Order: sequence, then C-alpha cells, then structure tokens
Amino acid sequence: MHPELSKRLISRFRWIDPDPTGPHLVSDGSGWWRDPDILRRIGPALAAPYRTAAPTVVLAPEVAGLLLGPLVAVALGAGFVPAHKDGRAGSDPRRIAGPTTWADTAPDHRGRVLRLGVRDDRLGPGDRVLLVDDWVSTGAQLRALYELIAARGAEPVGAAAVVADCPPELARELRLTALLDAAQLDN
Ligand SMILES: O=P(O)(O)OC[C@H]1O[C@H](OP(=O)(O)OP(=O)(O)O)[C@H](O)[C@@H]1O
Repeated sequence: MHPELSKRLISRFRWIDPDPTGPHLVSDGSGWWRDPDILRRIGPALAAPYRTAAPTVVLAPEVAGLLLGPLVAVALGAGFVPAHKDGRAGSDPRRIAGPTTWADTAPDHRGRVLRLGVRDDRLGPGDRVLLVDDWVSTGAQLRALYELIAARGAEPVGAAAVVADCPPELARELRLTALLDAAQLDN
C-alpha cells in the first residue's frame, strides 16, 4: 500500500540489546521520529484505511501513542485522546485530573498486566473512535481499549498500528491494519 514508506520504516528501525544477559532484544523505533519524511507521511498512511469511516477521535495509549495518535488525528481532522497506562514502574495514578474509566489488560508481550484509563469527559456517546499504536503483539492493549470505548458508550471504527506482530486471525479480530508485519523487521 505504501511501499516507499514501508522501506523507509524498515531502514530506520533497529533491534537493540539493552541487557546482554537478558533474553530479549528491544524494538527501537526512535529512528522513525528522527526522519522528517516518515514523520510527515506516517499519520496519513495510518489514517488512509479509515477515511470513509470518519472517526471523530483518535484514542492512543502511552507512550508512543502520544506521538503517533496526534499525527493520525491531524490527518483525519479528528480530535485526540490519550489512554493512560497505569502499573508502569514509578507511575502516579493521581496525575490524571477528573473521573476516569479504567480497563485491565490481559498479560501483554512482556507478561505485564496494566490498567488503561481514559478521562470520562474526553470520550462518550456520539464518538467514533480509531485506535492507534506503534506496535501490536498480544493485542492486550487494544482489547482493553475496545473495552474502554464500549464502557464510555462510544463506537469503535478499528485500529491502526505501524507494526503488526501478531497472527492474521488476531489482527482481523482486532480490526487492525498495519503498515508493516513484524517479520519484515527480522534482519
Ligand atoms: O499487543 P500488546 O502485547 O498489548 O503490546 C503492545 C504494546 O507494547 C508497546 O508498548 P510497551 O509497553 O512495550 O512500551 P511503552 O509502555 O513504553 O509504550 C506498544 O507501544 C503497545 O502499546
């Protein structure tokens, strides 16, 4: 769909090894944000499959979603709402001002169980919601976000991510479109 952008995303991506004694490499997408061409094109590319669905708002989780979500929202002429992640080391749940709806995640790709929260006055009936994230693995965050949308009486239109690191059946269930499959980042 976006062959030039896909090539560029692959070339700017790195796996890094933060702990040589640890079992996992960690994805490093910081090169994406450093590239002006990617920064300009990634929002419209993620938004493209959802233009006719006319979302009113993009909902995206911390941390990368706080950058990607607004890029997609601008491309769609929609608003943006952050989903707060609680349970992160050092997080302070008191920082969220006002009543907030929470949803627990299943264990995610790191085995963590988190809570995702959205402020009640930022999402409600009449909203058509597009979910956005940089990476989808187990789908734990997206499932919790769909729960939040339902709890707020809003309507989901689907989900857009840079990388789908999940089986196609799960992507279909999550109504997920992605710019890359994780297998393209193997080298
Ligand atoms: O499909 P899942 O298993 O739910 O995983 C997807 C999540 O993993 C990444 O966040 P991560 O927690 O690694 O980093 P962050 O909290 O710093 O954004 C990514 O940004 C997604 O939010």
